[in-house]
Amino acid sequence: MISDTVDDHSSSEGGVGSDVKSYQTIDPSTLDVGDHTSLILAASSLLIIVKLSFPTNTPFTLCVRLMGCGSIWVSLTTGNPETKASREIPFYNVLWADLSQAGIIIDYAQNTSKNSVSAASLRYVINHDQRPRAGTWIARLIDLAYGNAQRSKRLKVLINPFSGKSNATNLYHQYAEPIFAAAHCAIDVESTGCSGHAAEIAEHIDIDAYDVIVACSGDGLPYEILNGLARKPNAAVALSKVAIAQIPCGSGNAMAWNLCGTGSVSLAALAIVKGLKTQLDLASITQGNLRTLSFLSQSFGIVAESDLGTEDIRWMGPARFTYGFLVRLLRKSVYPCDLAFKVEIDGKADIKNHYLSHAGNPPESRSTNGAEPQLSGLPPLKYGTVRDDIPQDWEIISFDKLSSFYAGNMAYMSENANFFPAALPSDGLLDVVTVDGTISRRTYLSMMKKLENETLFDAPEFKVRKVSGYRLIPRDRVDGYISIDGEKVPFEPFQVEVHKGLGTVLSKSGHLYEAKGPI
Ligand SMILES: Nc1ncnc2c1ncn2[C@@H]1O[C@H](COP(=O)(O)OP(=O)(O)OP(=O)(O)O)[C@@H](O)[C@H]1O
Repeated sequence: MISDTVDDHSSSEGGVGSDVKSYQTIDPSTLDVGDHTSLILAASSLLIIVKLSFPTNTPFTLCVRLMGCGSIWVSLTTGNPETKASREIPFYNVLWADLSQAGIIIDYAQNTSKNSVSAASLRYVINHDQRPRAGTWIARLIDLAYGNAQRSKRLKVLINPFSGKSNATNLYHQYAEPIFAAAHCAIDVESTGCSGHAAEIAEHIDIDAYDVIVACSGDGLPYEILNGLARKPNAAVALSKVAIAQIPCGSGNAMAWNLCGTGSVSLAALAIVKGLKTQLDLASITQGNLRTLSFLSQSFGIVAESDLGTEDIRWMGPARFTYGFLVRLLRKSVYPCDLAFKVEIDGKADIKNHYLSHAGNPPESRSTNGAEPQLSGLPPLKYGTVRDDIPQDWEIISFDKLSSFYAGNMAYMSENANFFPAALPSDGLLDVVTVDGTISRRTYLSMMKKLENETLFDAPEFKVRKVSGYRLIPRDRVDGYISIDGEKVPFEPFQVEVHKGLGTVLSKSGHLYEAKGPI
């Protein structure tokens, strides 16, 4: 029987009892463990084949008791004298593998539902004759599990205990940390004590001691971390060396949706473990005498008002945004302003072509121009600040009846809101959308529907430009809302300049967001 499977800290993973398919194997692909089990490195997954011998050809179901804990049910339907049960673990889910005196241990992220994984492990006795091969086989498994992703990342984890429903601490410890630990990450956890604390930690962090700063929060903490790193004397080096990642624990978790394709804590933890270092454009915002960095978006008009102007009805949850939006729509509110753009790509066909050519290319590697500078702050501003004259070659448009101005560096602005499908992590451009306030309410509502269906990009009322810089000057109002990455900033003119690939994040693809493109 298969008692040589000494321990399995899991319930059944998809594939137990299923027919054995034919797999293209990779050499040296197979490791025999015990008398009856083979571990096979298949094309994209680890395949576990258990061979069972039975005297009769009667179909039946067998409960296999595993030493240590648990058992698995194996349905044997063929009734052949020798039957095989297979189990398949995608390499993406494999976290680690080790050889010990007792045998081989494989740690993996077991699918517990469509939206969650939990750390589990498999243990097998290694046959004496297989021991010399086992080390090489394990090294091969880890290579396949990680590909180009860095292994054993050193994580500085920052938890905002008041994020979202104030349960970020529990969410992290229950669903993320076990995945990080099983993947042999080095973990250093700290909770933020007040607003601004994460920026302070990032400003003083030793950039040689950590690979990633992980924010267990909404999008507010990554924004603080980014601006903390930007205050370092060697800001450019820090921003390229240390990646910023998010475990989604807040009310808005756009970073995780864009880079990990999920709002699930455990799946985001797995995506961070397997994440590829990815360059991210960052935008300098100058307003008054201040210069800050933005990674996500800037908004003015109905979107900013519906978000920041509804803080008093936070109890409504995400519905507060829709409520705020509809109230302003009924009032037919408009937001006059002057805009100046450095337009790089205009027209939807050209924007789509630009997206497709980037999507088809492999990830770019960061150019270091020879020796890496050890002390270089933020890059100089080639377009100057909001206090300088508008550059000569910028297009200036005066909007008397603007409804919405929205500039996006990422595709999703929140779950299911793929507002900027053509956004790319490091094309050096922001996608800027303007919507005129003279369109009918019915058209506006149909645009909301199109946002849900991911067809908004092609709506004629949805004007899109790709720009490398712009200035926005609010008009005819003394007060209102301007949002930078979801944070309220003064109701004053501001100028934006994109820095190509200045920041670093972890993504699944290495060069694209986890959103449907503008096709
Ligand atoms: N200990 C703390 N006490 C109070 N505020 C904090 C603390 N730690 C961080 N903050 C602040 O909370 C703000 C929101 O944080 P977070 O990123 O977790 O988003 P959130 O709670 O989900 O809210 P939202 O996504 O709606 O912005 C941040 O701007 C940060 O400055």
